[in-house]
Amino acid sequence: MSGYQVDDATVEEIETERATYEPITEATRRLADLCIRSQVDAASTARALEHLQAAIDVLSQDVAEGPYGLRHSRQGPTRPWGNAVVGVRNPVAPPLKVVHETDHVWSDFELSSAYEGPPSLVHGGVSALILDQLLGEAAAAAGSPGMTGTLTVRYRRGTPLGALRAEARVERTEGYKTFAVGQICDAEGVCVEAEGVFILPRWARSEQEQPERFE
Ligand SMILES: CCCCC/C=C\C/C=C\C/C=C\C/C=C\CCCC(=O)SCCNC(=O)CCNC(=O)[C@H](O)C(C)(C)COP(=O)(O)OP(=O)(O)OC[C@H]1O[C@@H](n2cnc3c(N)ncnc32)[C@H](O)[C@@H]1OP(=O)(O)O
Repeated sequence: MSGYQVDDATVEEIETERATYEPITEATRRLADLCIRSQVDAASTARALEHLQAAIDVLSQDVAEGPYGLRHSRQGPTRPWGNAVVGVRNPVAPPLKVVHETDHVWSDFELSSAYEGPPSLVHGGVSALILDQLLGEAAAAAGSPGMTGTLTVRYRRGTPLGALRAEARVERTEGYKTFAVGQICDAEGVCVEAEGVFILPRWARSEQEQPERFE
């Protein structure tokens, strides 16, 4: 399947790519928040727009075809850098840095005003997005990666914007199906819970011997 690439990028090349693009990603995230909260006048937004157009013109000079995909290096870390939750080159991603422990994965992260649903609260779709990723990473980290077949989300109380923690773990595996559970918490406790079934698709079953490729 296209989108999964194996390459020989060295650790140094990967770090160079990160150092080249991560700063514009972070600046663009900041920009999203400012689009929502800035109170400058029309002349100032017009001036800002001119600068943005200049930046767009520079970045447009050389653009890859299609999305980033999942790039796995034989020599360095895997780069899911366009990913909507963890992509270090994706300003739409919060992004989360996910820590893989022996029996679970977790992430401490901050959600800005760009993720608002109900006033001051996280949009429910964003919570589902984050839990989909965390549960999927728990499945992959346990050696049984898969596509989300079914994700069930229970919103127990409003999730405030700001500092949050997400956690997930595998509950059990049945053949090609992995059942994972997880939650998002604020300082007061659990806000959202999820359970999901992650299924190794038919097209990938011959790859099952090398699950590390997908972690
Ligand atoms: C080796 C790599 C494989 C690819 C792994 C993919 C991603 C992993 C990559 C990196 C891992 C790192 C981190 C992961 C991070 C985030 C995860 C985010 C994941 C997503 O954001 S992903 C996007 C949303 N996701 C889709 O876009 C799926 C579209 N869909 C399909 O691609 C197929 O529909 C599929 C594959 C779901 C099943 O198709 P299939 O043909 O392979 O399955 P098959 O018929 O053989 O069924 C086998 C058994 O699963 C049961 N079953 C079938 N469908 C079910 C369902 N929906 N719910 C519950 N159970 C279901 C059957 O009932 C049977 O159960 P039983 O064996 O007990 O009878």
